[in-house]
Amino acid sequence: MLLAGTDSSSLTLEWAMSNLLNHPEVLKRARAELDAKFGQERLIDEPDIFELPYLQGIISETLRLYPTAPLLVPHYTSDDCTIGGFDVPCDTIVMINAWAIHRDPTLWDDPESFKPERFANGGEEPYKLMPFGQGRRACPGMGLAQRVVGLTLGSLIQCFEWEKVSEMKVDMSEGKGLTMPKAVPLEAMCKARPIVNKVLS
Ligand code: HEM
Repeated sequence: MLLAGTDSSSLTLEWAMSNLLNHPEVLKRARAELDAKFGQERLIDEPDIFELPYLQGIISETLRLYPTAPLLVPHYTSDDCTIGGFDVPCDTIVMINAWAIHRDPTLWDDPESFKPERFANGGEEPYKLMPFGQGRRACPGMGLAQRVVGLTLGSLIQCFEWEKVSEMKVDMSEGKGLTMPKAVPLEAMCKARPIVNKVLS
């Protein structure tokens, strides 16, 4: 449970921050959403993240392009069944390539681009996005993960200005692992925003 819950959430945060550094206009818009809703008077808290649709879009778009369990986990058919037109006999191991489904050009418009706004106003059918799997064996930690990632990412944006360490784009290559890490760990620079002094004084 600890293994399933820690790496997946922390890697999702690392992918999300990397995306934000490569797309400063998205970072700016996320900060503007936070400042408009909650100002620089108090830190955001867990219930607040559900009032931040653009931040939620950033997390969904990160999980679409960089699902930390790209092949979900192996499933096993308990009966003969048909999946996508293919007859699959009982007792077969079935792998689901969520990574490929999330980048399928027949399902997504401009699939390789990072566009959090695609999720605005219920903009995408929920069945296409499956970073937590689907159905009875879907991730039981989904609600917790959404809160942990949302609150942490929101707090990082609310409290700090973020910059890349060089002019070059953050390397988005995927590494090997049980959960999908970045090949090159993220390095970034940050500067405290006024709210940090306020809440610490
Ligand atoms: C961003 C964070 C996370 C992602 C992307 C993620 C993704 C997944 C995926 C894809 C599965 C397999 C679903 C399937 O079989 O189709 C899974 C299973 C599981 N996850 Fe997560 N997970 C995350 C966070 C968590 C957290 C925070 C916990 C618990 C504290 C957790 C606990 C579990 C457990 C126990 C299973 C196995 C469920 C079963 O086999 O019935 N996960 N997760």
